[in-house]
Amino acid sequence: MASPIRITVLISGNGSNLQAVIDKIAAGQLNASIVRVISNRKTAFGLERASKANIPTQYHNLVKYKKQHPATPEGVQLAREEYDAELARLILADTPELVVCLGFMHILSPQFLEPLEAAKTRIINLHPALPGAFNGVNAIERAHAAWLEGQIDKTGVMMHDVISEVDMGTPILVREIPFQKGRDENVEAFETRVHETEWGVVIEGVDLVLKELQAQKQQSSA
Ligand SMILES: Nc1nc2c(c(=O)[nH]1)N[C@@H](CN(C=O)c1ccc(C(=O)N[C@@H](CCC(=O)O)C(=O)O)cc1)CN2
Ligand SMILES: NCC(=O)N[C@@H]1O[C@H](COP(=O)([O-])[O-])[C@@H](O)[C@H]1O
Repeated sequence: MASPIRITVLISGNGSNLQAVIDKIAAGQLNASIVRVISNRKTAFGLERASKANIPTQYHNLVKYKKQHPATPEGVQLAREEYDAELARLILADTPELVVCLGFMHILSPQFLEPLEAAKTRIINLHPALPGAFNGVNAIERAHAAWLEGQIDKTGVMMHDVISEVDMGTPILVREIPFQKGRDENVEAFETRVHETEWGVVIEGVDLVLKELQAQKQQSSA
């Protein structure tokens, strides 16, 4: 088997999708190695999940950068740019081949995207919506509300490449989720169905990218 692809995972919360990836790697069903899990939130349970799996973790704190600048739009922008530049340095120091955003609730600026592109490090993201629909945060709740209004009869989840325009990168894997008849599925029950779908999509999507990266490595070494 080819050497495992080195992955850095970015999170902000529970880490159930991270756990799905950890478990598949441990079962020998994903040819990858998670070199570090980084969160922008100190209390993210995903950090505990990583530690339990003996994966190095890091909390990267935006507040520290905001405190070094005035609380003005310009100051916040500068803080975010410095934060993103340091995040890129932190990640590239581990020489990952792939960065996977799994509930990472921070919009990445060119100060992050450009250094990774220069290093040819791919960035992908899991998003609980169909391409072009419900970009951004709270996508599950927004889709459920749109369904209750009769505006949609399906939603979905996808893995996509990360570009500057949020959630508009090329889809890698898309899985549709139909709403149930009768409009009586509450948002909690629906959200559970979405997460269960995500746990499969994240594995299939990451595996597709791993195979692409392995093929590229073989071509470049041929
Ligand atoms: N430049 C990009 N950055 C990120 C992408 C992307 O496609 N391009 N994907 C996201 C993940 N994401 C949706 O899938 C997402 C995460 C967070 C936000 C957002 O509005 N964040 C706010 C803070 C919100 C909060 O703290 O609750 C912010 O950054 O100011 C939108 C979309 C990862 N980044
Ligand atoms: N816009 C990004 C976004 O909404 N991501 C979503 O955050 C959740 C993370 O769950 P987890 O922490 O249990 O993996 C997932 O539902 C993921 O799709």
